[in-house]
Amino acid sequence: MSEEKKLKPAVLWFTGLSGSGKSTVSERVSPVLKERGYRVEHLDGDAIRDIFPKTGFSKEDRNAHIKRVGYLASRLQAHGVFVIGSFISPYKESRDFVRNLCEDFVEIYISTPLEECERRDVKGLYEKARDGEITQFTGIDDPYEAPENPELEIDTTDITVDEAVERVIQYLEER
Ligand SMILES: Nc1ncnc2c1ncn2[C@@H]1O[C@H](COP(=O)(O)OS(=O)(=O)O)[C@@H](OP(=O)(O)O)[C@H]1O
Ligand SMILES: Nc1ncnc2c1ncn2[C@@H]1O[C@H](COP(=O)(O)OP(=O)(O)O)[C@@H](O)[C@H]1O
Repeated sequence: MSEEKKLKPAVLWFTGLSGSGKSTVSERVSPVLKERGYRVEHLDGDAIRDIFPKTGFSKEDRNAHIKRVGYLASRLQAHGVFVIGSFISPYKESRDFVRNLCEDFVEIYISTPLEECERRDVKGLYEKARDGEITQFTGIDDPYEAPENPELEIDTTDITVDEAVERVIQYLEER
């Protein structure tokens, strides 16, 4: 059996639309890294918003939220932790702010198109957004600024979760 390559702990920042696959893929990357002996912390948008429920979805609120969690990610990474962040993080401004804070930032753009995310409608939120029951919903009546030069881009429309995870690990091994 070939020896496993040593990886450099980084901040793996998953960005993309709701339902694109950020949580599903990142939840599966985490145990792979743990099994290899790395310390891993997974910060997820939904989970953090449950703890700080007053965070809204205006541009200001989203940018402030991303800068706060990004700062936390950078501090953890500085102590040798592999940090996985899964946030829609729709604005370039706050993603770049986090990139600049982090010693080693890997932007992973989960580029699954809106049509597929809406077809999945995992939480029924797209339907609510289309009906006007919720507003400021990313992709419907709120913007998503796609990354221009992500370290990695994965469209999960026609691949399995295992394949998506493999692409992340392969990138970390080859970079
Ligand atoms: N208006 C609106 N727009 C987008 N998303 C909404 C909205 N309202 C609630 N939700 C739910 O909140 C989750 C996104 O939280 P994030 O912290 O990742 O968002 S952001 O980075 O601040 O844009 C998102 O989770 P994911 O579906 O996992 O992406 C939704 O479940
Ligand atoms: N290759 C894939 N990678 C990730 N998710 C996938 C894939 N194929 C299908 N899916 C499905 O798409 C949905 C993605 O939802 P989720 O991970 O919650 O997205 P997000 O965190 O971006 O909102 C899940 O229901 C998942 O099972």
